[in-house]
Amino acid sequence: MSATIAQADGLNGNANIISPINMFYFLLAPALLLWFVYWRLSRRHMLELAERIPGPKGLPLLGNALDLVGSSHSVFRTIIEKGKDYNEVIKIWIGPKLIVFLVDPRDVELLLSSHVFIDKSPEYRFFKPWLGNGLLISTGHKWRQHRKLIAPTFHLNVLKSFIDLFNENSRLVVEKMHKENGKAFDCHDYMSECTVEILLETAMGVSKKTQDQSGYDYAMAVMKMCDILHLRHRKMWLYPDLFFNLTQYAKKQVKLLDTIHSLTKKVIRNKKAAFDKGTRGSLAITSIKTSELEKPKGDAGKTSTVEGLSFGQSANLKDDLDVDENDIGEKKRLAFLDLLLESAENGALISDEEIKNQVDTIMFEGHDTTAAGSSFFLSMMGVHQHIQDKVIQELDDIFGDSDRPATFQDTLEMKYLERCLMETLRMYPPVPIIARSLKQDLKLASSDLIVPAGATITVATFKLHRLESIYPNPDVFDPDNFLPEKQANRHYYAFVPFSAGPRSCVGRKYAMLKLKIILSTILRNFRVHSDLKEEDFKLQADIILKREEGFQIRLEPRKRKAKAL
Ligand code: HEM
Repeated sequence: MSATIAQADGLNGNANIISPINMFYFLLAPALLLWFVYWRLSRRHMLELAERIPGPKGLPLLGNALDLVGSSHSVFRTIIEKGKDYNEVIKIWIGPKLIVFLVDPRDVELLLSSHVFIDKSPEYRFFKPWLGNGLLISTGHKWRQHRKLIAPTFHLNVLKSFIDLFNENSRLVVEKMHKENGKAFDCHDYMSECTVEILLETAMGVSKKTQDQSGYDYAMAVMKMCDILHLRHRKMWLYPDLFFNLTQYAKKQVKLLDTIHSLTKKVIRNKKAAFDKGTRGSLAITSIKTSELEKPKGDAGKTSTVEGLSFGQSANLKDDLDVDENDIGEKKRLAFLDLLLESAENGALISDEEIKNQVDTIMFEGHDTTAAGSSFFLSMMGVHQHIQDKVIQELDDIFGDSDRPATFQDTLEMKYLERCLMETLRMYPPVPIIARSLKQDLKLASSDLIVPAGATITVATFKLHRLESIYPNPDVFDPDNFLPEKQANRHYYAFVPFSAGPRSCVGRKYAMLKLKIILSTILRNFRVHSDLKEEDFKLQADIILKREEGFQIRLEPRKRKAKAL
């Protein structure tokens, strides 16, 4: 009898013993089936709500994943094309992952102004080996605690103390650019280098005088790390660490991070030693003209809402950077790192590792964004000569033929240049998408739709900034979109290049001030030309919006007119 069973079961020898491997396979199938049923049931709520959200059709299982295959520019074009039919909210599926794009300013306000929906989407984990738990990716109590500590270090009075450095580095970049006289070249390389140099000084207090080879290596490593992160976002097969770690990029990343972290650690060590010896902030900026710390004319000295400088967002939007100007005390002369170390010495709850994470975060966030923004601005000047004429006229009215450095007051008078900068950030927002992970359902303001918990929810800044219902002729570069009366009549959340609300960009004021000084210095010395028209630009959006062909411009040294009397 038992022999019969053994034969029937295909087993040799003892008929009642099933080998562990067979048992494993025997149980695996129902276990997988159970897991799949549970997984489907647990997602039922999500699937039901997602079903009602409009979006382009996808394939079974893959969803819209194939739209993300191809060159960076073709992916960008496909997404923009497919999004054309949707003006409020769009859904796509990347395999099992639901991504919802918000486009209506009312919904954008709901998300960005919230203190609940502050968790970053899982894709931000690629930054983790570099930035640890820095401000960009941290969440919850830690983020709140550190944001409170960091926001005041970007106070306007601190920023004014950086103006000499901004000027010095702007003059240097102009000197370097002279060698490109008349030739077409990619201005992003120059903007990138200049931005990292300025950050090394203002964020870490590492001045050119004290900088050795490690400063240069650091700057190069930051730029190359950004390239690897961009690449990883673009190539879906590099998403899992398992595959990424097998590539040459992973090996490169280890080396680059070693260079980056070694310098951050070294600088922190030196500065701490200086603190212990009582020479606080010894590597920090020392050349500050007290005139730069004066309040601009017309400022009653009560708040930092300086008349005439928008700082990159709608006039009535306020965040934690808009605080009392007087509430900064003695801190104004120190670099960002010195201020953090000082806070730690004074009992703030931040460890050395966390300080390193925050400095690395500032170096990343402050670099690529500003380099892209300034490169798009120069491209726009090259394409729109009649607009450039007006900017140049404004600069000549302010500076005449003088070579003097720009003051804070000058930046307040660069009203047309500022409008051009805002229009550049509208049409070419360096951060074209802001993504959050949704931990609870979000009922939209623009419709009855509900975005389910578990989705990645994003603000599609690029699309929002080009809505015809908000910006007539949205694809035309028109700085008058930022005339005060036009801004006053628009939804505040219709322009969010720096995000907005509690997780807005802490570097927003820093970026606007620095950009005005660098760009005005370039246009005081050169006229910019572009051989390509705007419609020839091949846009690519990895993490940062860029031009695939590079930011090709030509420069012509220009004669300045004497200041009008
Ligand atoms: C044109 C230049 C810039 C643009 C367009 C820009 C844009 C943005 C945007 C859209 C965010 C939100 C990102 C998100 O939620 O995923 C952000 C966050 C941030 N930015 Fe900027 N940024 C610029 C320059 C800077 C600079 C110069 C610094 C520092 C020196 C900086 C530091 C940061 C930090 C630390 C965060 C994270 C804030 C938080 O989560 O609390 N940014 N930026």
